[in-house]
Amino acid sequence: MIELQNISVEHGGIRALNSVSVSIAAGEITALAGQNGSGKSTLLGVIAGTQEHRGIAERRAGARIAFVVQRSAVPHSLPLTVHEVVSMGRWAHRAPWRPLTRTDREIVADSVAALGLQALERRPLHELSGGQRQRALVAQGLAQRAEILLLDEPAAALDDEARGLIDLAIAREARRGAAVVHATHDAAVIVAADRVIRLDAGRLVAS
Ligand SMILES: Nc1ncnc2c1ncn2[C@@H]1O[C@H](COP(=O)(O)OP(=O)(O)OP(=O)(O)O)[C@@H](O)[C@H]1O
Repeated sequence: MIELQNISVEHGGIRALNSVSVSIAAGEITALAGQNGSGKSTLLGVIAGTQEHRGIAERRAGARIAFVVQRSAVPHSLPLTVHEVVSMGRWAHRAPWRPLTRTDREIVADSVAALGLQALERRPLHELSGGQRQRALVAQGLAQRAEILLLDEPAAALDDEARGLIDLAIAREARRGAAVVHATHDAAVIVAADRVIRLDAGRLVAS
């Protein structure tokens, strides 16, 4: 699904990625591991197409990407409800200004339920706790039903129940055929993954 060859990235003189080559399969959970600053977020950005880089990054033609960023990357004060945030996940499937179809609404409801957010669905994001907001962002990622699902430490600071819901939802995405790339520090998630990519100071150490 994803093919990276000799990817290098510099952030203002700092080598964040150093000649990383890796291929990532559909239908699998790939854990992206490594210490703080090892280059995980940068690699997700390269795959998502938002990070300038040297080298070749290719993905299967037509594959859509859903990118669940860390909640710190999203303004807390967005005047949107949980329902609206998750519904935004369907926008890529709609022509401009078309209302959501019944299927879209079912997928939104399914994604809200997958993260246990039913009771919070009509609440504005800025009234939620950090962990609840993070769950809403993951639900938005699920609602996209993308071929590639990228997650940047989605379970950081979440309670055990929410972590469990995320793990189940991600496993379901992989069974559906998506290539899931999950940046995480959680040893249990790394052990359970189909594949582990480990970065150390921008270099690939195992894959
Ligand atoms: N916008 C930026 N400007 C300058 N340097 C950056 C920028 N973003 C990242 N870096 C540097 O690039 C390196 C890789 O950072 P990256 O965020 O990819 O690491 P990470 O593995 O995701 O870390 P964490 O586990 O803390 O999320 C680090 O040395 C970091 O300081």
